Amino acid sequence: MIDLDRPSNCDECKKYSNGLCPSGCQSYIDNREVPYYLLVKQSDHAKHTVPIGIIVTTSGIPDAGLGTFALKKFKKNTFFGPYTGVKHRSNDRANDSGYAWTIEDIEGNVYNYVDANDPRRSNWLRYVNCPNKQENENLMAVQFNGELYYKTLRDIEAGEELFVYYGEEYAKALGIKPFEYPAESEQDSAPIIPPPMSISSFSRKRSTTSQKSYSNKKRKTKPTELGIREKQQQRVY
Ligand SMILES: C[S@@+](CC[C@H](N)C(=O)[O-])C[C@H]1O[C@@H](n2cnc3c(N)ncnc32)[C@H](O)[C@@H]1O
Repeated sequence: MIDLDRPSNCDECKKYSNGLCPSGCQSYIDNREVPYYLLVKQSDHAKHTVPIGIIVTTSGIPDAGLGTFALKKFKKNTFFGPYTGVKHRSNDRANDSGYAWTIEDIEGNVYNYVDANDPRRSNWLRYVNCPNKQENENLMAVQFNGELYYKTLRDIEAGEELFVYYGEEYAKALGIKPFEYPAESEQDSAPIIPPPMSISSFSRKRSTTSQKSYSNKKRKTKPTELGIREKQQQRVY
């Protein structure tokens, strides 16, 4: 379960709380638990963790492999996760993965990677693709208590593919023009409360590329919600 013991302010109503917004602006959808030993094919573990209302199937992006789609409406500010995988400190391994996010401390220093390369040891969030266009972005990676979650940036309708921006360098490697985000306004960047959590960044690697490290800090972050600071997207190849 999500650990909501870090106080922060809701980005919608600005109410201060120790977890999900007390006014109900935010909601959380847990991963489905799958007893590993029950699976006929253990390599399918990640696919079996898909929660109700989501399906993993062929992406709408040609040649992108699998993707994730909403089977029902999900409201803005819904949190999915956590993103599971093997945690390690090896930049090289993360570089090789294609499925690793960085976990960072409050200073923005990477102290861990959560690497979903192995579907037997990860979950459905590994199948979320990167949008080709900014207008298709509907999820954002955020870190809370050292774990990674995906937050809906707007209402997502049934039938829509879920997309999370992988960050500038990963996007470039995929042939996607890097997205641009407005600078934080003074109001947005005003400290509502002391930062309760570390920031983290997604680090992923595209398996088809040669080993190369990308570090993208361009995405402007907003202050906290849920005790979560939005991740500066970063993936490592
Ligand atoms: C984290 S995986 C996403 C799940 C992947 N589609 C799968 O089937 O396992 C990232 C990989 O998906 C593919 N991918 C994701 N977004 C893409 C995009 N916009 N265009 C092309 N390929 C994409 C690339 O191969 C990328 O390295």
